[in-house]
Amino acid sequence: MASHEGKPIRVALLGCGTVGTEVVRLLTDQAADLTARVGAPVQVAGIAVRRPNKHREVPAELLTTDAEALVASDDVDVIVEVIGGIEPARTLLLSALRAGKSVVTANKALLAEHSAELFEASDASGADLYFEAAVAGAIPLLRPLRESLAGDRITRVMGIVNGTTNFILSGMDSTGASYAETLEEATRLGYAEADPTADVDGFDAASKAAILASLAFHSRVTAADVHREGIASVSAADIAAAKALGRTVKLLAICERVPIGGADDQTTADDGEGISVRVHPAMIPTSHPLASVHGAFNAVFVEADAAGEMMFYGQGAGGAPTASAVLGDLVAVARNRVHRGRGPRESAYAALPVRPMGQTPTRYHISLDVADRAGVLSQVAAVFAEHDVSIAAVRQEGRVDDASLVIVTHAATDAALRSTVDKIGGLPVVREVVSVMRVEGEEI
Ligand SMILES: NC(=O)c1ccc[n+]([C@@H]2O[C@H](COP(=O)([O-])OP(=O)(O)OC[C@H]3O[C@@H](n4cnc5c(N)ncnc54)[C@H](O)[C@@H]3O)[C@@H](O)[C@H]2O)c1
Ligand SMILES: N[C@@H](CCO)C(=O)O
Ligand code: NA
Repeated sequence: MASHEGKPIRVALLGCGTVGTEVVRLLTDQAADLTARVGAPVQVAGIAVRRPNKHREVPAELLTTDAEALVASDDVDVIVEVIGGIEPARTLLLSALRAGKSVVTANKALLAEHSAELFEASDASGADLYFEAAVAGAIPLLRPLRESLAGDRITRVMGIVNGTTNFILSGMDSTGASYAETLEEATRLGYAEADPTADVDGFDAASKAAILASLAFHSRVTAADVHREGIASVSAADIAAAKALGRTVKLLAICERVPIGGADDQTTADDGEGISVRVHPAMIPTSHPLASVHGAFNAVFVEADAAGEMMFYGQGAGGAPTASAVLGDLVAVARNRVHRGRGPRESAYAALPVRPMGQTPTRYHISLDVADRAGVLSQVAAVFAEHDVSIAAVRQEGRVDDASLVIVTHAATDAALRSTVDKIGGLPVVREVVSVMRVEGEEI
């Protein structure tokens, strides 16, 4: 790679939507500071867009609809990709990396599916691949995992990594606003993905969980490996049930080391260790730090052997916060070009297996509508015992002709908990299974 001392770093921007517009604004507003920090001017060589006639606050002469030609241009050193989705982003970034051009991307969907081939291309040419904006927006999280904590052993990463769903859950919890209203507002504010089902159904959080698990555990984890449940099934009854117990509902991404073994465990690994990577709604105590993370804010806990517990908190979505992370990466790759450095490569040597959700230990909160007569509790308790699931707490509220029964379990495998709930739902004394939610963030 040629040294760039003093020579401008020429940037091709792919996509000029919510994030891209803010990237251009920051590059323009902070041009002098960026030059000083990088050691060379950072200039926009061109901006690939789909609709060139759309009104934008960017110089019209930089716009092109030919992203491929822009990427291939000899006048370009660095590619910033903020188009989103798999294609054409994948093909464009692969050809950029193969040609030795550094890449900065905010595209978690692409990284969670194709990071292996992107890293391969980056290794072949020695070009940098940075993606801080892809997870938890503005929050510096991937750099700490890839660099600052590279000497430690991370055991768990857990947090709120989707701003749109957190915004919706916060609205439902505090003002009782409807699901549809809050989703519309999140889209208007630029938090939601182009297709908001990616947020609501947990795909966006699952992509981020795959990226976090890959970095934290030095293993290749793709979105398909992640157990995923979105918030579409979270009802007002779930939120009320949580409130009644001093808890709140959050969509969590959880990546943790788990032991592998046991008679029914099909997964094998030489060192008896695997990982669990999951995204699902969960009840957490209102006293838990994650409970006070509202709106489009994200927060992620990281636990490591030597460092202990750390929490990363900040704006996880929105044009300007995301552009901040993109610019940070752009400065890093530009510095590397100027000073002939290289950022971290893929680290997947540990190759830990991902354990199926059914074998993952978790805890359930179950709320039942039951007939208020003698013996109901013992019938329900017998089903728990049958599945080897132990009960941590029971709360019963009688009414005239029926009653509500709330049960919080100790940890058991997700499969055992699921079959317990199925069997209980079939008992004649149970009128309705009102709410089933996993419980996180407390030890019992
Ligand atoms: N908005 C956020 O809060 C946020 C936060 C973190 C990461 N991201 C990620 O950043 C990326 C961009 O998100 P966004 O919110 O800016 O999306 P957006 O939909 O606002 O912008 C994407 C732009 O790319 C354009 N585009 C599509 N195909 C193109 C092509 N072939 N060539 C050129 N342009 C093309 C679209 O017309 C659109 O203007 C996505 O990967 C997203 O997941 C977004
Ligand atoms: N749609 C994403 C954008 C940030 O990655 C979210 O709501 O968190
Ligand atoms: Na980030």
